[in-house]
Amino acid sequence: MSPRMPGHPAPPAGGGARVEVVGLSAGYGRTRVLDSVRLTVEPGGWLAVIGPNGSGKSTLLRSVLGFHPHDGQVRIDGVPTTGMPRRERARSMAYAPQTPVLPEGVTARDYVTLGRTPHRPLLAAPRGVDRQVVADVMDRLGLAPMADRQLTTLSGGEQQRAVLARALAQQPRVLLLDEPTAALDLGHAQQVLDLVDRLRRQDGLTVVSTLHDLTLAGQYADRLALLSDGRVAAQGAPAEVLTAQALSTHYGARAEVVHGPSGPAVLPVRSAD
Ligand SMILES: Nc1ncnc2c1ncn2[C@@H]1O[C@H](COP(=O)(O)OP(=O)(O)OP(=O)(O)O)[C@@H](O)[C@H]1O
Repeated sequence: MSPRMPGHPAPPAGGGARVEVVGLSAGYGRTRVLDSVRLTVEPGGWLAVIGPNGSGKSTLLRSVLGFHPHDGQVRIDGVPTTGMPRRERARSMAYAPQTPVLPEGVTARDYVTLGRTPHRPLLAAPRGVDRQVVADVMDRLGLAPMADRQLTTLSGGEQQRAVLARALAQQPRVLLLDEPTAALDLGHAQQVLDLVDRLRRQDGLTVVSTLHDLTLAGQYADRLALLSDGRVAAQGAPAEVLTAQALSTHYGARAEVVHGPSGPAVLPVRSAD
């Protein structure tokens, strides 16, 4: 990956937006997965949604995006997303899914360029500005050397960075990331999270992510929301939410939480048996 990280590849047009989720309930068939979830993320804030497997984190992100049917309301800068034209929604919010469906027969660059679709006239070829944004984002994410490779030949971690690059090329006001570091080694995970952090600090990009790595969640997000049994069990600053008691109650985990200068770190504790 390129060590050159200052600046920003793709500032969101108009800065970040305030995201409000009010009374959001959703499920699958008759099974309710989310029950009256209420969350607010300020412009430039980073909310990490944490919680055990199956607690509804991905369903929450997909509902906020309007990809999953739900009750309740999602508002972007006070405007309900229901009825928002698809193109406008795509300029406001970009999404990097946990398990993306990657198209065959396209290069990594072509794939990232898809992120520019909401910004250019329908059916128009990429313009100079589109190519520039795509090149910058790919460079920042260390993807420039493989820009002409077929997307499906990239490694798992490279594909994950390509998915993030596509979302950043969209220049959203709100970035929704579902497990953005799942396939990444520690160095790349930090570089990806550092880049997102820089975008929110410099340009006010609003970030909502799920993160299984609670230490990374505690170090990068300024707020955590702990989902458990479809409800927000705790919400607040990382040091308030990440407690040994909460990890035991909601994850059934034995862990110590150590507080360092860059935030809380979670240390699993082996069973004495
Ligand atoms: N398409 C589906 N049909 C039926 N049930 C589903 C479907 N997708 C998800 N679920 C169920 O909804 C619940 C919440 O799933 P979701 O993927 O939102 O959880 P999650 O917190 O993101 O999980 P993980 O941490 O394992 O990724 C789980 O019990 C899951 O099995």
